[in-house]
Amino acid sequence: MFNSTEREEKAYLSSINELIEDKYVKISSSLNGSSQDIAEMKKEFWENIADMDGAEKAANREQIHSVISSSENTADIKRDLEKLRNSPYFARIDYKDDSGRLPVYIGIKGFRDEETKKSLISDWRAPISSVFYDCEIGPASFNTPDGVNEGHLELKRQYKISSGEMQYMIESNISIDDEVLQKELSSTSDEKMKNIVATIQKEQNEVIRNENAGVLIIQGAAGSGKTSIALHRIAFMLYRYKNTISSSDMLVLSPNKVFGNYISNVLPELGEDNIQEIGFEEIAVDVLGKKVKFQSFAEQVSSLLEENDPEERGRIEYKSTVGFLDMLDDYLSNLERDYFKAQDVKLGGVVLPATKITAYMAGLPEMPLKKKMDKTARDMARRMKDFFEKKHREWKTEYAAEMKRKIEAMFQFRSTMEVYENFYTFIGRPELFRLLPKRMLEYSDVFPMAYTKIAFESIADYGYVRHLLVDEMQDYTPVQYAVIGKLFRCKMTILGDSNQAVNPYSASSIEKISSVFPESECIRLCKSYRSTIEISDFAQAISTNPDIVPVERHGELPVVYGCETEKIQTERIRKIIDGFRTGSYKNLGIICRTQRMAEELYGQLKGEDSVSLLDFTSTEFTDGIIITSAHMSKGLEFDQVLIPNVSDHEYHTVMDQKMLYVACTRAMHKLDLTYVGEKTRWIL
Ligand SMILES: Nc1ncnc2c1ncn2[C@@H]1O[C@H](COP(=O)(O)OP(=O)(O)OP(=O)(O)O)[C@@H](O)[C@H]1O
Repeated sequence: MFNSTEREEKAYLSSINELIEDKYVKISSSLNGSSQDIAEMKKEFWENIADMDGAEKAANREQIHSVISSSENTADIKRDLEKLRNSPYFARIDYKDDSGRLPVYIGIKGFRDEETKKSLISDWRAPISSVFYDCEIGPASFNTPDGVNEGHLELKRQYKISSGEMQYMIESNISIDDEVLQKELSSTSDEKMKNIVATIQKEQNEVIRNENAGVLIIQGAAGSGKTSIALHRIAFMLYRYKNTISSSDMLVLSPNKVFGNYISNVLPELGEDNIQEIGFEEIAVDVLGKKVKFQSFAEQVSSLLEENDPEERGRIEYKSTVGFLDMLDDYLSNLERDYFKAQDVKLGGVVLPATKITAYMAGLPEMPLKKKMDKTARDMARRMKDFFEKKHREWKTEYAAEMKRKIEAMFQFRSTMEVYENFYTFIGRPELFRLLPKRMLEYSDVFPMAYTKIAFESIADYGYVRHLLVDEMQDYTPVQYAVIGKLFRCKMTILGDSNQAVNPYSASSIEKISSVFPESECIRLCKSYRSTIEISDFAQAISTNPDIVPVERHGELPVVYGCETEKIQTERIRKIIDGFRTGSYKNLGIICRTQRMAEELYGQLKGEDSVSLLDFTSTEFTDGIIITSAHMSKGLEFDQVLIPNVSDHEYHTVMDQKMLYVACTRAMHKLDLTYVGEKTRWIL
């Protein structure tokens, strides 16, 4: 067998390292050379520009651009080689098929021998690499663009290589759910999310390589790798469609800036550029305009947690149903029939009969009513102007504006806001629309109003986006998805966990979302990788998800500290912090029920070293001790988590239960909780 012993493998690794180093040195010097060339070409251009005619200037510019673009490509290759220098590959498969091919080494990027042109390392996204993720020793196959390749897998080996040195090598006969995965999961967290290429599991690989779904919805338990997989899926697509899609064609709809920062390492680690991100509230501003003021999602969550007003809850719940979207659709599709009454228009003594307006509008193709009225006014004014000219009558320029005004007046409402407000009269529930002080919209009205605006006025969509990634799907309502459906006409990956809704009154399940995207494909992921069995079981007792299967990894039991007084609780918190400081974990998340409580605790602990507060204005996720709210902690993870104040006074509603579940499931290795008084009902 080729490289059968560890010694042979190590020698082979050295030979590969040499080839990589060789190429790296060549590329670096050619890059230095092209930087000098570009500088000289630019200098020459500016020195001679006065003597050049237009065509010469254009030709010179073109030449400079082409050298720049080729050196950008070289810089990309250099970046890839830097990754390979550290760890050229992480796996090997010996796959035998009719063409007789045998060992395939798999790495983050592909690498070939310059002289022989032979592929030495296969990119983890290449078709053959899927054998590593999908197959066990024995008959095996993989999909290629030309069909299925049938063969036989004879060996599967995994390596841990860092700084060019082999740390270990493991023969893995069954799945990748073995020693390497255990080692990866037991290590302390990195500051940011990391790539999982070496241990992607079979069911995860299926999601990553799914090319057919227009809209792919992933419901996955806490810690099941949804976010990781979605990012690897993006990297896969950038590889698979490299000639037609680039990272600038992709967009991630993320819950906040910290989350965006937290996931920002994965694509660069995979050798791809990061993709742009946007938040739902930015979309709302794009649609509604800067003048419309509205409550943020975080403010809505805080208000529910702090006020717990049943009427507010009722309004939110009502607007989060699929039925609500159906009613809004029904109302908006009949605006013209129900609220537009054509009338005769008299201009300069000539009458345009209402019947003509009605007939003209009926002949127009489907378009938002406001556009239809504008077009009708323009076209009617043009026709009347022709008529005036034929009859030698004077056509005054202001008649066109008058026509527009008169046609607009045939519609019962002046603005999108009026149209939206009337919807509640239409459904006989005017009490469900409440403006906050200073005419601010409640958050639950923001997207129904945006949907109304798109239906009534139409607005520019995000036509440039070819793939949209929506994370934390459970926190968005059917109307929000309907808005997304109108604005993004591209492929989508939507992921989340209905068990982690930070506002259970407006949470969306996979069923709700797929009813908005009937063509979607839905996938459920049940295996959970983040937390130890002990932490997973503890979280399960708070909010049970019968489908969850935690990866077999053990750790300390979570500890719930009952404290007699607030002072004793603060002392306990300080003790836990001291323990963290002397231990080996890199980060400790102190997760409070609300942002206000997080701020209070931060105030109390301010004297402590390297404690930082994470709120909705934060932009970065850092190592150390972080105090934050359960809402803000969504999507993040910590080696160790401390949840203070888990008394029944603080945590008693269904919403509190969800918050507690989210907070507990952020912990990878260690979880502590403290309370004063009576322990919350959600902990047994
Ligand atoms: N195949 C895998 N190999 C190694 N680690 C994995 C694998 N899948 C997931 N993980 C790890 O599990 C943790 C959770 O992953 P991720 O944050 O993507 O899950 P999630 O489903 O989005 O979580 P949540 O919904 O709870 O925020 C991360 O540390 C990730 O690296």
